[in-house]
Amino acid sequence: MDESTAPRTTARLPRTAMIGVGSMGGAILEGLRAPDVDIERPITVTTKSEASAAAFAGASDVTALSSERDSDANRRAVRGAEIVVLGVKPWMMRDVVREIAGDLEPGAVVVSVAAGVPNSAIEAELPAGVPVVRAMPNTPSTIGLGATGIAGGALATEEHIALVQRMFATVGEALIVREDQINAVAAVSGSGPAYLFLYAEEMTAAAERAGFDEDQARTLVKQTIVGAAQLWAHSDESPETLRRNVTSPKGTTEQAIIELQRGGWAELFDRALAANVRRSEEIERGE
Ligand SMILES: NC(=O)C1=CN([C@@H]2O[C@H](COP(=O)(O)OP(=O)(O)OC[C@H]3O[C@@H](n4cnc5c(N)ncnc54)[C@H](O)[C@@H]3O)[C@@H](O)[C@H]2O)C=CC1
Ligand SMILES: O=C(O)[C@@H]1CCC=N1
Repeated sequence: MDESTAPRTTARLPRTAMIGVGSMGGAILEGLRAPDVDIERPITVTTKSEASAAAFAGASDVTALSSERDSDANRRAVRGAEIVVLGVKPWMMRDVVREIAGDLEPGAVVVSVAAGVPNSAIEAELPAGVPVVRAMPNTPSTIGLGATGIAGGALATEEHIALVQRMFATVGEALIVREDQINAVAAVSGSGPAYLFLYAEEMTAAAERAGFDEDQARTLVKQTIVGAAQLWAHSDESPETLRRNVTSPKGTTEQAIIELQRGGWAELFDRALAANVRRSEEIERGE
């Protein structure tokens, strides 16, 4: 953990509203619902469909309102909340911000997780003085193992940023970055789980082609990925050292690594990350 990451904290997080709890908002919500997270409960969330809101029926820690059923759901949800997390698609963000602008609690901090939506675009839709913070999380937040980059807007004080960092630190690692780094955070860790799952898909398919049935292939690949990730998590060694530990000189791994490196991973990753950042920039331009 470097200096820009916050330690897990015991201070209670204030009343929070979440507008949009799909893949990402839902992952953050699940992380925040963990029994060891000290947050004002219930957390108020809004969903578009009534069916999604109904999934929270009977939960004492979450109040869910559906915008389909109640056109005032988002406005009602943010009343009284000190943190308002916006988890809708980038192209819906401005409309949602306009919708809730008049109902925000004085002093509330607005947090957007949207790719390609600058703090300034959100600030422009809000009454003067409302602080905005961007966060770029990832889906492992659902099990408290997220990685989030956080950047404050023009009106966000150190305290606002620290509060948001504290919230995301309860669901994983939370780093403060410059806003001009958020697109790169999205490219590395925001989208990163998808790259690893693609690896899992391809490795499983290759294992099946090598003669294993589906179950065997999945077990071998999943346990290898989870085991290797845990080994790294529990080790002070670099990935390079951990790789070398597997790679006996003149052994079998060495041959596979040579083949893999022929694929030009350095350039491939540069291209993938650049394409990701480019897409954030396109979203920013409304494309
Ligand atoms: N999926 C991911 O891994 C990550 C997503 N993000 C960002 O998170 C945001 C959401 O993305 P996903 O969760 O993937 O999309 P999603 O489509 O799964 O979730 C969006 C949610 O917003 C809800 N919604 C739509 N209109 C609404 C309204 N008017 N009021 C209340 N709720 C409404 C939908 O019902 C849906 O559940 C995007 O801006 C994306 O850039 C950021 C980092 C990672
Ligand atoms: O694919 C997307 O646009 C979002 C942003 C980062 C991860 N998922």
